[in-house]
Amino acid sequence: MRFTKGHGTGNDFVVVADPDGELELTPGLVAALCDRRKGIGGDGVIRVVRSAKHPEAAEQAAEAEWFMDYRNSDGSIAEMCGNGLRVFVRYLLTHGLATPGPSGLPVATRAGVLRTEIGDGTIRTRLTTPRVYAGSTATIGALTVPGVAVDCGNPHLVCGLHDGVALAALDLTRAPLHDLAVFPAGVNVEFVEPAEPLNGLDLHVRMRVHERGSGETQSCGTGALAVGAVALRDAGLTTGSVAVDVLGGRLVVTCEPDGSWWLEGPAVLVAEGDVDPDAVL
Ligand SMILES: N[C@@H](CCC[C@H](N)C(=O)O)C(=O)O
Repeated sequence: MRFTKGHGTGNDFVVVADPDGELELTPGLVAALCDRRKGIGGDGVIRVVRSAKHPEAAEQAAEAEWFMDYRNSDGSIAEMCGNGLRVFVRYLLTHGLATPGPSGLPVATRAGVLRTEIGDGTIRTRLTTPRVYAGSTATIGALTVPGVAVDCGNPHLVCGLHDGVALAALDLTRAPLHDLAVFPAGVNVEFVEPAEPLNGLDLHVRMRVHERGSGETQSCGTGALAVGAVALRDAGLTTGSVAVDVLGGRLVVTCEPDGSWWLEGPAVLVAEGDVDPDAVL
């Protein structure tokens, strides 16, 4: 099986091309590919499939030729991956599988067809409008942090840190406990603290994330979107740009005057090779 390894701000993926939707991508195979000692290693697997050839995307085929089939490293299916979307586009461009049109390159996802624009080194993606909908909490050991639930196509809980609790001190080796009534399908949990002002950007924050199905990762694009939405709301802004620093770099979330939400960041392909599925399983 041919694979490509790529990342966006350290959120890393094993990319597998399956244009005709013939690959049996079982949860076991995904977990084995993502295993950092016995497999290739990654926070998730991205399968590149023609929309017309995937039962979940056939209706999107007229709008977007390619479907991003995203899986977390534990083998579970996720609706969306913001960093993965940029890596997906980088893969299509590098392998000559798509050419951007005047309005960019549309990609089919489980969260709908999403627009992407290619810049110099970075890729800008128009994501689902984040919906801030409920208060909730996350608990790490004896620490319970209030937060707010945000739907970005996938579920998020954004927790602002106060009372002298430092972001760097959090132990995210295990999943923070969350309210199952609010998040019956699990949740990605972001912890946030303010950062020093930056020229040209309205707000600047730092975040760490524990991802559903993958554990703590260096970055989460939809998590940054959720964090940006809450930061703008809390600042009383309806439009603007938020720099979100993650362990693996910086993402920029923007809400434009027309109400569209954008995420910009790097997307890098670092290696290609062949893997024997029987050997990793
Ligand atoms: N890292 C991704 C999100 C991947 C899916 C997530 N773990 C979930 O289960 O919802 C991103 O960059 O958005």
